[in-house]
Amino acid sequence: MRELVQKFVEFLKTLLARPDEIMLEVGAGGELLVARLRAALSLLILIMPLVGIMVGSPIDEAMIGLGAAVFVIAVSQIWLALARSRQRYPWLPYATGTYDITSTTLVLALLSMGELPAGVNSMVVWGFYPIGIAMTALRNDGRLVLYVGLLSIVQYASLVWAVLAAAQSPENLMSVEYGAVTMANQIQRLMLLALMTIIVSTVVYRMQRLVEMSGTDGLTQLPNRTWLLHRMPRLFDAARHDGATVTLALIDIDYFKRINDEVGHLAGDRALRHVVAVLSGLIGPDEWLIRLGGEEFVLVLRKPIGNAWERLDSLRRAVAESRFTAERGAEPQRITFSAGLASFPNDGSDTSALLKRADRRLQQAKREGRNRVVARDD
Ligand SMILES: Nc1nc2c(ncn2[C@@H]2O[C@H](COP(=O)(O)OP(=O)(O)OP(=O)(O)O)[C@@H](O)[C@H]2O)c(=O)[nH]1
Repeated sequence: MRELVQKFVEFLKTLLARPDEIMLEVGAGGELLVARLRAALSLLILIMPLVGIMVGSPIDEAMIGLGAAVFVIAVSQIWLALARSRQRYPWLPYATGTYDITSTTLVLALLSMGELPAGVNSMVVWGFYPIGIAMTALRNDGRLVLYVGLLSIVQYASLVWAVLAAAQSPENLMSVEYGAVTMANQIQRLMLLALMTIIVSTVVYRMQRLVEMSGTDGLTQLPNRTWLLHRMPRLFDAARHDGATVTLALIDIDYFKRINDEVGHLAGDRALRHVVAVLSGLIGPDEWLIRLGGEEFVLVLRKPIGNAWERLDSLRRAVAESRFTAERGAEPQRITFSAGLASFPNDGSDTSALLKRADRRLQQAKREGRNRVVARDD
């Protein structure tokens, strides 16, 4: 039982936490997809009043329908333009989620003004609540799923309450076309919305765990190359916007093969974790340490290359001064690293160009005797 509660708390914590950058990146693509879908669907709404005019419906009724369709199309185009924009608006999924649910409630409220049961028994319009909740899965943000799910439950429960309160007699709650409004079927609908929210939350939770795993290195628990490649473009965008410099340091442990050969592969793994522990204990939250693979790491610094060199050199000294003990009773060993630095925008405008330049300087550091940091070409 305790285990179950713990799992549930962890589930909620993951859902309510700010999603990982990769999730947000993929989520922004999802927002665009939803915006395109919404824009296409709203064009379909235009057909209804046009068909109405053709089959001879009252012209004023058709005009109201036409006006509503034009409004819906205009709003959906605004959402589409915002989702397409290079700038990411964190509030956008919340605004569009609120729009999707509230417009469904408004249409249901309008229907119930004509005939009370139409508002709460219309299956087609009500279906846009679960569709709205399902679409939040594409945004990969657990907080959004819970918000939109709760919003639909609260709004629909309020509508049911208003319809029940407005009915002066039980006959008003009966309709030939829409059937009878009963407490039982309304509670079932609210439960369906809750169930949908739980299912979509679980899907997002599992996606979050998957992305977390795919962006994390299993040995050191550091972010990995995939994480770096997804994260850097946004950092470059921000740096370009602020006129700031980003320096990327390529770090390679010296003579690591020798360590492996002397103490074995498992102790080699522990040596890698030792270096990571020393570095992680010294770096700040805005300095990102990534394991690129093997005994290669990247440290991303939001600093000009000169300051980054000083920072790297002090980290180099700290690692060299720390001693690694392969196993109990063994002689403590000195581990050193070499590093090559490259900065954005001077040395390159994307991650691969910077890595290439940093690698050249790293090779230079190795040639010059290792245990050093190089920030300039020969
Ligand atoms: N234990 C362990 N070893 C690894 C891991 N990944 C790569 N290696 C080893 O790291 C060693 C890297 O060796 P090299 O690239 O030849 O370079 P080096 O011995 O570090 O020498 P320099 O880089 O020239 O200073 C290889 O022996 C790999 O097998 C790992 O995850 N664990």
